[in-house]
Amino acid sequence: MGELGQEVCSESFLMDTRAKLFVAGHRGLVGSAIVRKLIESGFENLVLRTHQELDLTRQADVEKFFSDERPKYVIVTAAKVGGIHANNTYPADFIAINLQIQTNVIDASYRNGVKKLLFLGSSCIYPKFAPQPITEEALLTGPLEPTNEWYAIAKIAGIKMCQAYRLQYKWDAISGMPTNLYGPNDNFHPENSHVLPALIRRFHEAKVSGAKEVVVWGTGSPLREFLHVDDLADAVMFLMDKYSDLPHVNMGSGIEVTIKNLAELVKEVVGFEGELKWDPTKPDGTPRKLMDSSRLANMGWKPKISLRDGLIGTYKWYVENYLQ
Ligand SMILES: NC(=O)C1=CN([C@@H]2O[C@H](COP(=O)(O)OP(=O)(O)OC[C@H]3O[C@@H](n4cnc5c(N)ncnc54)[C@H](OP(=O)(O)O)[C@@H]3O)[C@@H](O)[C@H]2O)C=CC1
Ligand SMILES: C[C@H]1O[C@H](OP(=O)(O)OP(=O)(O)OC[C@H]2O[C@@H](n3cnc4c(=O)[nH]c(N)nc43)[C@H](O)[C@@H]2O)[C@@H](O)[C@@H](O)C1=O
Repeated sequence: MGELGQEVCSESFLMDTRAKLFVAGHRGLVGSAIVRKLIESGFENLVLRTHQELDLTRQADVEKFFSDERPKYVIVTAAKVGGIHANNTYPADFIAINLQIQTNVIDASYRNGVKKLLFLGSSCIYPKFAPQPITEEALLTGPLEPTNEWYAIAKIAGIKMCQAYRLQYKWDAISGMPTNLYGPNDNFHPENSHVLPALIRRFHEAKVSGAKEVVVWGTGSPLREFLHVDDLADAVMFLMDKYSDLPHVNMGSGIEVTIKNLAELVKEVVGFEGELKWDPTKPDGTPRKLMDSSRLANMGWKPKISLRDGLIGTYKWYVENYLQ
């Protein structure tokens, strides 16, 4: 038994490289990193469908896909995702699409003999003023951050659905809660993306156009924890292999920075030489969101990529791939 009393998996996931595995959302930031890691680890039977090929909000289509393909493992990264502005502007999409995707995929996986499923939530599931660093036990202990409560409610429902299916059906569904992520294949939309890709794009465009200043949202005081998506993918493989228990698991780097320091770092990495200007009419969101990831650390996993190195690599990826 593990530290939390979890069942030790009878068969190693990492050795089961011929098993059929479905990564839902494989073209996104997280899904694409997981696919890279799976291929690197020798997995040779991946089942992948683009959004166009299979809309996961359509229950009948999802049912048919699972009964035709019958994957052994499922990793759920498909979701309606965005930064603070997108979450605040499209609350209906964030709650409805996420509830639909996760409900369809989790239920169809159980009904079609999937052996193990991993669902990804987000650090925004925790109360806005949760004690820091935030442990898994802080869930449902206080009001949520208003800019993302719709998305958070859907994610909390996903965790609870995995737990309910484990309790009622003895089915191996687990949940990981990543902190703010970044890396190759991120969303670089000027308004709807997260802060790190948004700033890479804004500083790059300002450098190229010779602009004198770049506007950054909010006050610069909020603290955020960042994890490179390749580290996250590594942690997903680790949990698939080692973890089978009821509680969700925080997945963070333990390193936090203020948005002001992040903006200065992006400015330096991109090589923009003008000024920073703050726009306090834009929301700051949660003041601080540092997760306590000691549950994952105590199982033996730790991140490898520093924020500076990860940022340098992501900027290179943006220039060489996104802009081409
Ligand atoms: N990015 C981050 O900072 C964080 C992400 N997470 C979680 O990680 C997971 C992945 O996020 P991330 O990779 O950033 O998100 P992305 O937006 O990069 O990727 C999501 C993927 O899901 C697909 N998708 C969306 N809707 C549907 C649908 N109806 N049917 C089929 N596919 C669909 C998208 O396809 P298409 O683009 O074609 O619509 C896309 O490929 C999510 O659960 C998210 O909550 C958690 C914490 C932080
Ligand atoms: C992962 C997480 O992502 C979202 O929460 P968030 O952590 O607030 O994410 P964010 O990256 O969008 O912003 C972080 C901070 O950065 C500031 N900021 C400055 N300038 C820009 C900017 O240009 N764009 C953005 N997006 N933010 C900016 C911004 O004002 C805020 O203070 C959730 O909705 C939720 O979906 C979720 O789970």
